[in-house]
Amino acid sequence: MDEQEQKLILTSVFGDSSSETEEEDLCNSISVVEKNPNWDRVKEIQGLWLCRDFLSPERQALLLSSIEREGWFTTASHNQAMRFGDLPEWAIELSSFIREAICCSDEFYPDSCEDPTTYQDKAKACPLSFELLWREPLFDQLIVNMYQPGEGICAHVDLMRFDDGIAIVSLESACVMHFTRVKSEACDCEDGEVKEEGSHMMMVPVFLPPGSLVLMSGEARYLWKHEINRKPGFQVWEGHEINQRRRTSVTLRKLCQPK
Ligand SMILES: O=C(O)CCC(=O)C(=O)O
Ligand SMILES: [Fe+2]
Repeated sequence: MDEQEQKLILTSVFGDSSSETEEEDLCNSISVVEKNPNWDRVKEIQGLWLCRDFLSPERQALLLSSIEREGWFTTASHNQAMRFGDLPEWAIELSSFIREAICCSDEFYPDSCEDPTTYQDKAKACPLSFELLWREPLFDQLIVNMYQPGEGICAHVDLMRFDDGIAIVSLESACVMHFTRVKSEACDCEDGEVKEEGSHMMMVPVFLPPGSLVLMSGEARYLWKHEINRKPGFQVWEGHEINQRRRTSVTLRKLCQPK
């Protein structure tokens, strides 16, 4: 993307900035596409991908101010907002960044000069299938959650009314999201550990730093529950308890087409 295009995108999302310098600063900070973001496949779970450096700190701050400007969270009792259909401009922009972060990664979309076999091999390992990535719109449902320290979300599989291919962008506090495989005979035990008859069920912790993007499709979306338990003792990463602050997340999904 050249500088002119970057400026156009910024102007369309954030309006005209007051000074040239401010605009230049923003242009320099919009580097999602150029930096060739790093994608990690969570090897234990088919269809689960993490892009840790999806949004730069500047872009995280801009996204948070766009959310705050919506005025959804004015009282302490309001900690979740949902939108269906026409999404706010900043959420549409975020959706296109998600597309770009995949398409502009050399890992998944090789140069056209490469032979078709290489292309197919790489496409197979892509964070979203071609079909999901290019559906229109990519997302038409939005949830913004604002969690105070100690608050999280219990283990669940997202409702079947939503299509495959779900994105979660994390802002502010880092957290650990735990994934457990759905098994009909599994019981959710009180100590927070999910066990299967006779054996310990696998729980996969995934660290979500601010600015990261999680993509779930296929097994990750349908066969694994995800949860964020921010009660004391559960948010431990590399032996250290994470210092909890407010955490904001943006979840983007697509409603299934009525049959
Ligand atoms: O807040 C998050 O990171 C996850 C939200 C979520 O899983 C949901 O709203 O279904
Ligand atoms: Fe969810």
